[in-house]
Amino acid sequence: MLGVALGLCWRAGRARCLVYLAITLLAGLLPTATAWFTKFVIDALTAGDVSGAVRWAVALAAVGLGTGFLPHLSRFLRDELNRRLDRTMKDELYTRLNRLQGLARFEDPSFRNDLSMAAQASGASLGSTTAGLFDIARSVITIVSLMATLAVLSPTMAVLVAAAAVPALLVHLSLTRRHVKMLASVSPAARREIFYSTLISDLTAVQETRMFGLGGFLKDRMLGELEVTHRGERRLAGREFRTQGLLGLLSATVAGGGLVWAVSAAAAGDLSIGSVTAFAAAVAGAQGALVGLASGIAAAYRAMLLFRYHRAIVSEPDDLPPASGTLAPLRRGIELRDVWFRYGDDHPWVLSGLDLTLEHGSSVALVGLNGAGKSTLIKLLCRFYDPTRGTILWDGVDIRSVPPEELRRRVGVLFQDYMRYDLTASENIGIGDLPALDDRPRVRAAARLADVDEKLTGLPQGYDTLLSRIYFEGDENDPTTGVVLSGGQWQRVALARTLLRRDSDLLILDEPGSGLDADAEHAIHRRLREHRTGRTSLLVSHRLGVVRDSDVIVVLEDGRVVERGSHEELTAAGGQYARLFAIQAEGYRPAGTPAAATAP
Ligand SMILES: Nc1ncnc2c1ncn2[C@@H]1O[C@H](COP(=O)(O)OP(=O)(O)OP(=O)(O)O)[C@@H](O)[C@H]1O
Repeated sequence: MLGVALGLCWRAGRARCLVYLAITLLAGLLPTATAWFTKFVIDALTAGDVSGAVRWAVALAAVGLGTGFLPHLSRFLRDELNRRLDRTMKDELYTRLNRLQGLARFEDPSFRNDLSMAAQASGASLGSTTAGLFDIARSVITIVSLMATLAVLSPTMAVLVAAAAVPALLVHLSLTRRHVKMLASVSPAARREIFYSTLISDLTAVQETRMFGLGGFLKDRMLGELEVTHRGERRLAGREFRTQGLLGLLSATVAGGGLVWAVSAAAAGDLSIGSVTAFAAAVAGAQGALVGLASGIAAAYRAMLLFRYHRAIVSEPDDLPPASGTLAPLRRGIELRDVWFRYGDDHPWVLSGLDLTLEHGSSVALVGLNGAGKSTLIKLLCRFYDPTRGTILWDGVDIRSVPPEELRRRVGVLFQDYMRYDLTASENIGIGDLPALDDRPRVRAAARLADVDEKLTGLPQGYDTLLSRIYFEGDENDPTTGVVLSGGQWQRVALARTLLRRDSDLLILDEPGSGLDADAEHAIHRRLREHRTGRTSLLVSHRLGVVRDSDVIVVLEDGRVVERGSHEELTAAGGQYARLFAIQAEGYRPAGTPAAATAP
């Protein structure tokens, strides 16, 4: 683990690492040089050797220059190294996260906890490993040289100073381990605190939280979670105060006793005045260096404990097994064969033995009550999860045998809970197919299909208008810099993003018209009908009026297909679909009109 961390630092900046190490080692010798040169100056002065005293004073001044300058240079190099390390680690972390193609990991609370701990093991934190290790190296050099000085002057004192340092070191390590444990234990509370505080200020949430008067309630909950974190920190701080206070007293006692001994020895003529000065400097320097050593080891240890979370995330295997096959354009169709699925071993079955074929070129509509498993089925088709049992075949090829990216390249999907990106109108559509990001004619063609081109063209800066008033990329006082779209307009933008991939082999639309007014819904569905003709598509909608034109309508209930056929066949069969259709038609029928005369 330490080797991996050092390797990362090395990769982040080799030259800086080496210069930082050299300066650190040099700085380690300065306290000893100061102690000895001070002794030489005083001894020379006491002996009346003026030129010798001046020579040593010049040397002492040079050491002083180093002592004044090197720490700043060292800090400068350390901070730059930390920045580079931060970038290297974030690159590694987010590259790994991007490679996780399934959704299960992101839904796993323990993974999310590890992730929030890994975020704390950023460059600055891991930098403490290197900084800590360099500090250790510097402290060791200082300690060894000062201890040698002390041993020459008083071997007993050298042993006492070293003995007082051992408990300090052990205490630092134990406190550090507790600190990281505490961080891990309060991590869920810290995440919930962020959740509550976001609800108070997040634009999409404030409307509802204000309407329900949730401000005080959310703030109390947020402070409650903060208190959990504070309680953990307070407990640790109390322990730190007690143990470190005691250790401080112990080292002060050793230093004070030593000084009394040195002065008595000097009075008895056993030590020169210069030696007393050197002794005092050596004791103080050695104790300071030992404290530095202990905190350097503690910092490195803490960073290593946090770094473990970073390693855990970056070495986390995907929940989808790796595959390397390729997928040809769809020719025959997609078959779901005896598909069983549940979100976890302790969850109920959502799909239970589902058999369904989406014939190539046919438009299929999926209907069913809330919770029937329609969105889950879509997630399986996009391979966000693999079936617990059974297979999904693409022209006979099990989709588990191809990488998810390969499959997703061929599928266009509009999710029920689509994203609203704080980007420009053009980017909001263009990211549906990155190579087309700057292809304005293609972006506009998709917008026309989704019936939103006119709206976007009319925006203050046309397609370059930011669809957000949260971030500004220009004059923040200019009201035309960003706009807010309505729900239905957003839905059309999301639809345009999906339709940008005109050549997708499978088009999936999950409630594409839920936010549209009647006119818009009618117009869009007419266009979608044209667009879906001859293409393989799957439409999920609760509005049975828009699914009736599909080639095949499939009714899902209790995780399996219970009805299948055209609108006419299903209404004639008098089953679940006919019942739902009749209920909706009833809502549209003016009082006194016969049921057959209207449609939802
Ligand atoms: N990520 C998840 N983890 C655990 N259970 C889930 C998850 N997503 C959905 N479920 C459960 O799976 C079942 C089917 O949900 P799904 O969203 O597929 O239904 P749906 O048919 O799309 O419903 P609706 O018409 O309301 O959109 C529900 O009981 C739901 O609670």
